[in-house]
Amino acid sequence: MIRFDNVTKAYPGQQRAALEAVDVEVDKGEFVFLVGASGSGKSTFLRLILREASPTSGRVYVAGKEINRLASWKVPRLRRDLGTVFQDFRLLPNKTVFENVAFALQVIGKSKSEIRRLVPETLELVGLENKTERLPDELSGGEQQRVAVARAFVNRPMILIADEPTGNLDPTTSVGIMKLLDRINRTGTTVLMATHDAGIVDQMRKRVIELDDGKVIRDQARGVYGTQN
Ligand SMILES: Nc1ncnc2c1ncn2[C@@H]1O[C@H](COP(=O)(O)OP(=O)(O)OP(=O)(O)O)[C@@H](O)[C@H]1O
Repeated sequence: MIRFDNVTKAYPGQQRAALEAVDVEVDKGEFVFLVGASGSGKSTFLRLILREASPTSGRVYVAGKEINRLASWKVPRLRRDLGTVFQDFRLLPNKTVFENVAFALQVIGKSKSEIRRLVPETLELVGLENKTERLPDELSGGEQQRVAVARAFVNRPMILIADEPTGNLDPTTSVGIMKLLDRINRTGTTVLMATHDAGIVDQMRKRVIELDDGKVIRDQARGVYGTQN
């Protein structure tokens, strides 16, 4: 589903590469935590998958395609297969919960009838069926993140990418979000999550890939956050 083949990414003007000679393969349906100190390259890893950055050398494959060889007009199609969730929720402040989720479908040209079917179904999945008419600032942080998860998943992407999705949430709320990501993973969606949250990684016992200074230093099935953290 995702493959990094000897990938190095050096940002212009930076002495050290953000990622160096990374070889990683993630199969369909896996749940993977990406861990490592601040600046170790986690966000860069995720940005390469989204084609928000391109490798300096090496190849990145998503769903069987080498994504840096895709014509730019095909990039929106690629991104439809990738749902994204971020630490800071990134909801549209003037749209309701329903509209925020519906918007993700409108921009890819889904019909009104599909939107009317898919949005309530997905809001129910995340437990927000009673808050569909609220605005984001009328919701708790955990609820806002649930909206963001619903928006990322409403189109049933093959891969869900989450960059520190629990970074702004308290531990109890974080557990709720993780249950949701776990449920989404059980539908067959591949989940890749960058995190600093040791408690969650230790609790979930999923595959853990650890980066240090841009290099993969650990790739462990049913792993823990780390020994020295
Ligand atoms: N757009 C950019 N231009 C130049 N350097 C960058 C850019 N983005 C990241 N870097 C550098 O690349 C390295 C890896 O950064 P990255 O954001 O991937 O790390 P991270 O593990 O996600 O960190 P954090 O946990 O703090 O989010 C860092 O040294 C960072 O300063």
